[in-house]
Amino acid sequence: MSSLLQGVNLYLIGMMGAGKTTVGHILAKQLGYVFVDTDDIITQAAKKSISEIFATEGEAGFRQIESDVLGQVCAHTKLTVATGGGIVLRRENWSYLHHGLIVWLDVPVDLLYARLAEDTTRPLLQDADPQGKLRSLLEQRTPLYSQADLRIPVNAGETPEQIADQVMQAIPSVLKKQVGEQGSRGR
Ligand SMILES: Nc1ncnc2c1ncn2[C@@H]1O[C@H](COP(=O)(O)OP(=O)(O)OP(=O)(O)O)[C@@H](O)[C@H]1O
Ligand SMILES: O=C(O)C1=C[C@@H](O)[C@@H](O)[C@H](O)C1
Ligand SMILES: [Mg+2]
Repeated sequence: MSSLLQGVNLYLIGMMGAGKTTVGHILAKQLGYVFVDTDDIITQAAKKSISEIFATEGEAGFRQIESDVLGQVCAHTKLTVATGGGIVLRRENWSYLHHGLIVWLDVPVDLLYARLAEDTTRPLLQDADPQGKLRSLLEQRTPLYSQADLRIPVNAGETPEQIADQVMQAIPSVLKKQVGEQGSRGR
């Protein structure tokens, strides 16, 4: 299976709590890839938590660091990359993401909320109505997430292993499509 993507990076996108980090670790193992998480690279480099970066540099400051990190990450191969939930917001990030295969873990709001209800590490959810906030963020971002090469709908009760299997099974269909598109562009 490690030759499936021939070294091309796999980028996982989706809302906070979608399972990008959890599923990403499993996929990295199955692909024989190294796992990286842009949120972790940011916090390690800044020596601050994401909440602290938002507090001191604002969301715009965080987004700039996030783009810089993604730009550095995409220079490498054989990576499975769990991205931050808002990576899709900046146009320049898409030019980096499109170096690889982009997979959207599409998780309904009620399931995201159930997973994140006790979590205080996501600054955008420190809101009087976190479930409403999740809903409006997902609504705003759905057209952006939809630009992924592959959408994996996630339902309650599916384990991270089952979701990783769905991604692995769906990858060949996207690769075929991309080869087909190149062929038709060449004609
Ligand atoms: N399929 C699953 N079933 C049950 N719980 C899950 C599943 N996938 C992830 N989780 C749990 O949901 C929470 C969020 O998962 P995870 O941190 O992987 O999401 P994320 O997409 O990386 O979020 P963020 O963008 O905020 O980093 C974790 O507590 C994780 O254990
Ligand atoms: O959805 C978002 O905008 C975010 C998601 C997290 O992964 C972090 O990148 C940060 O909390 C912002
Ligand atoms: Mg994560």
